[in-house]
Amino acid sequence: MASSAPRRLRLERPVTWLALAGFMGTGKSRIGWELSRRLGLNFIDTDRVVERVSCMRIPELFELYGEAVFRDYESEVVRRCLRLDEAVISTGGGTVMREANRRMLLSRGPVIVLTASPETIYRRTRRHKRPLLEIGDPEGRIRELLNARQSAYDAAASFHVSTDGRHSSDVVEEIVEKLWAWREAREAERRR
Ligand SMILES: Nc1ncnc2c1ncn2[C@@H]1O[C@H](COP(=O)(O)OP(=O)(O)OP(=O)(O)O)[C@@H](O)[C@H]1O
Ligand SMILES: O=C(O)C1=C[C@@H](O)[C@@H](O)[C@H](O)C1
Ligand SMILES: [Mg+2]
Repeated sequence: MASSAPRRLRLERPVTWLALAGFMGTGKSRIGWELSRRLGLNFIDTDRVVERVSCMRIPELFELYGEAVFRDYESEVVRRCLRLDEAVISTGGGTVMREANRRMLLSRGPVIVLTASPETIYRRTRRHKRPLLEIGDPEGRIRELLNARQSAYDAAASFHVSTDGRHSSDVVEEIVEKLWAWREAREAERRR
């Protein structure tokens, strides 16, 4: 059956800069990497940049200096990401909790908030160390943190995309379609 979506060459790009946000384990790093390949853009993962500039792994940074120091590194990395062009930026799970970070990211381009259920998040995060989930009841903690953070994720979102029970390539294609719609809406707004 013919698709109703406009025909576009695969090498056309709706944007040359975008950020992914959302809770731990929603897929920001994995989807970000695949999306960067799909759009022919560079890929930056702010968690990895914090690790590189601090010369520490994130759990070590939390343990030795505390979360506040990690957050300051993170904000500085976000600020530097604004200078980049041709980039997909995957943020950390708590990056958009700071209003200043939300404002910086949204001033530069679209911010796509990825979502997943607490069960999926638990399944995806249990094998890798995340300092904020290193407690007796990680699934309960995930629910609490999701509730506490929901309004900040909503405030950061140009739009949301669910990654629950979906193949990553399917998520990437939905993001690309929504980016075209986001761009067209913005251009229409400017013409008004
Ligand atoms: N759509 C998907 N389907 C199946 N597995 C996925 C999907 N997206 C991500 N994953 C897997 O879930 C795990 C966590 O994903 P990822 O590291 O991308 O999450 P994240 O949002 O970057 O988390 P964090 O905020 O902690 O950095 C990885 O093993 C990844 O391969
Ligand atoms: O949700 C969070 O606050 C975090 C998510 C990870 O991406 C890392 O940035 C770190 O473990 C903190
Ligand atoms: Mg990540």
